[in-house]
Amino acid sequence: MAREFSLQNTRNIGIMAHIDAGKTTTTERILFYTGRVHKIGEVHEGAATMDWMEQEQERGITITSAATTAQWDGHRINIIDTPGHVDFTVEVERSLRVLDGAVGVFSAKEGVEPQSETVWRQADRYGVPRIAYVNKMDIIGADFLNVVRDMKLRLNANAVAIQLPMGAEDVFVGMIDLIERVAYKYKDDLGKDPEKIEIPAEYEAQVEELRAILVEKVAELDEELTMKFLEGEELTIPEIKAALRKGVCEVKIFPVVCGSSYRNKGVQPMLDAVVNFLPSPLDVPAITGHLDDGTETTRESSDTAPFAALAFKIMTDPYVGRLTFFRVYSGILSAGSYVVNATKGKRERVGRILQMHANSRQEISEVHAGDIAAAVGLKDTTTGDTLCDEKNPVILESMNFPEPVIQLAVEPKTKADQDKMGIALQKLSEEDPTFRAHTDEETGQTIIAGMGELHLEILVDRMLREFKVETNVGKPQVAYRETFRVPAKVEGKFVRQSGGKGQFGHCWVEFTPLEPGEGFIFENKTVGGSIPKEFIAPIQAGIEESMKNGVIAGFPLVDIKAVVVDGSYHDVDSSEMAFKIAGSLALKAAKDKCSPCLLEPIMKVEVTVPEEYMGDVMGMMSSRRGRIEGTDSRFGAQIVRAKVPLAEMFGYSTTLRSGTQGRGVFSMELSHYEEVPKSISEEIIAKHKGA
Ligand SMILES: Nc1nc2c(ncn2[C@@H]2O[C@H](COP(=O)(O)OP(=O)(O)OP(=O)(O)O)[C@@H](O)[C@H]2O)c(=O)[nH]1
Repeated sequence: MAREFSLQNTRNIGIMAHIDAGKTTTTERILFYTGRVHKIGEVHEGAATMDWMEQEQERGITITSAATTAQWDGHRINIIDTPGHVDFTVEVERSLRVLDGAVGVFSAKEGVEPQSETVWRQADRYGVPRIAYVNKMDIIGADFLNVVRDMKLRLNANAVAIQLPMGAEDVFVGMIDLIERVAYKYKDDLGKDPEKIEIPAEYEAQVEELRAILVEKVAELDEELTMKFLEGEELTIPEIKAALRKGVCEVKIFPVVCGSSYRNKGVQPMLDAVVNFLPSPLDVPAITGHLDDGTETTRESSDTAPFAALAFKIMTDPYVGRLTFFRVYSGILSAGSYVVNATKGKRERVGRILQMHANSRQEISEVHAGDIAAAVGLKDTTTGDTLCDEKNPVILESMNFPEPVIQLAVEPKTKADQDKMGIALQKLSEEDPTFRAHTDEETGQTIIAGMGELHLEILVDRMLREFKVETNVGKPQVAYRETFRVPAKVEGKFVRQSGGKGQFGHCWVEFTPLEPGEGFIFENKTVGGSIPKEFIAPIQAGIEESMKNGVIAGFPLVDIKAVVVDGSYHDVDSSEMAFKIAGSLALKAAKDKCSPCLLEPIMKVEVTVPEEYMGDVMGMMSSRRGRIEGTDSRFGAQIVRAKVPLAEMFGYSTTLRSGTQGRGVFSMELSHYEEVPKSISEEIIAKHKGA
């Protein structure tokens, strides 16, 4: 089957925004104008097409990325809806990983809000080319050029206006294309195409002024154009467009457009900008990966190269079962064929391939390089895995998932719920790598862990709705960690030599603290066969298993190095199991020698409040063990930036709301882990032991 759209005419884009900037409304309008949806769904009526999960409609926020396909001006645009809440930052990250470009949506009034900054920085990290769409031009206080300025100031972004709005607030009627020098005027709010008119006289001077800035910025992107510009020659429209496109693809410049999605204005010109300036899969660097033997390699974006794709999302669909969303980087995949999951070393059969539209799906027989689709039938594939041609295996560069910071105990209401809960937890954690579930060794409770209160609340809700599991939920608690402070050499010895076959495992292990975030390193430095080779891996397994439950309060132990330096064995009685227990005993013995301590997540918090509440907010922060890092003022509001332990942030939204008459907002994300102060740590240990 031939490609429907060439690689050049393919765009994989994300729509990223701060919560409430209008991402869902904008995506809705895109789907409407690209002909996929015939009735515009309104977010506030709870009928938005992208927000198809029940509780998303109720909450009015977009939780899960849904990939959807649209067509515009002879191009295929695959859109990944990314969530705006920081609790779902992993959704943002995984989407950014598979996209070639993005549209950053900003509110014309609020400009760059704390969370738009977070997503923008994530996109910076992944080198994602972007255009910016300044939405809500119809609301009171809308100021397009102010947002462009804000982007430069707060995001340090080389932002450039390529449009100028005509009017603002309730007299916002359209926009002027600064490159083409043409205006788009909308007759009403009803979703019709705009009329192309000449620039109204009152805008002419400002258009020329802004166009001069644009041309200068574009000229800077290209040596030849710089010369031409300096010699006073006029740059042609095709020259400007080509240089701007190149600059965007190289993440050097960010064109800014405007509109009001809600009032059906500006979406078509924004789609033109997507097609004109955002990269096709051919315009971004080829994806890197490595072969079986570890050699680095790249996969070019082409149908004729061997098949390679990255699974970026697993979803359980009530009708078709397990859906694996994947982005094809190279080659072609046909329905019914076999692929290898190179990450897991497993062969998988691709049953059906589906292309997702906002409210329907289409079965397709094959999917080509540069495209996004969903597969039915993959059993072992999870998020981040590489799927590839059996004869040409490769592991593509994957993504990083943050560790959970918050946890709570869940208890099934009835015996029947108990069995279903196990299945539900397994499925949910397969879908979401930042969601974990485990059983606490000491209390026997089931503990679920995730990225924030809202994250866990939604997962508990999904257990009920999708899996019909009723649970009692404990209070959210901080997911502490444990680590060692000093190095020590300890002994782990397991001997059973009374009656029957004996057991003998014995090792000396040197434990050393590592830097935060370094995880776990294991080495074998035994000499002269003091421990036979086959017993080394079991020692490691024993240590790692015990690390999961820590040594002081049942929290996972992290950032340590374990080196096996010596030990002994018994010709008959030694077994893998005995050495595994010896490893675990060594770790337990380290408790007395390595000075273990508790680590707590410290959050980066930003609170925005009207001036008069500044003092109260600073006070609240200090009483919560917070460190104020700075303050700013923006759009007449004050912003307080602080680092605060997560443990002190529970219930903060309520406190802030009541303390500021509902006028304060805050955002937070993980900054780092830090040692818990002694007095508090003693309390936590005592509480946990007593539980
Ligand atoms: N006046 C006005 N309101 C808008 C516009 N765009 C969106 N809204 C409203 O702003 C609110 C938030 O819009 P959404 O589209 O849900 O925003 P979002 O960024 O997708 O939010 P999340 O899905 O929660 O992350 C809704 O009530 C919209 O109706 C606009 O252009 N003008």
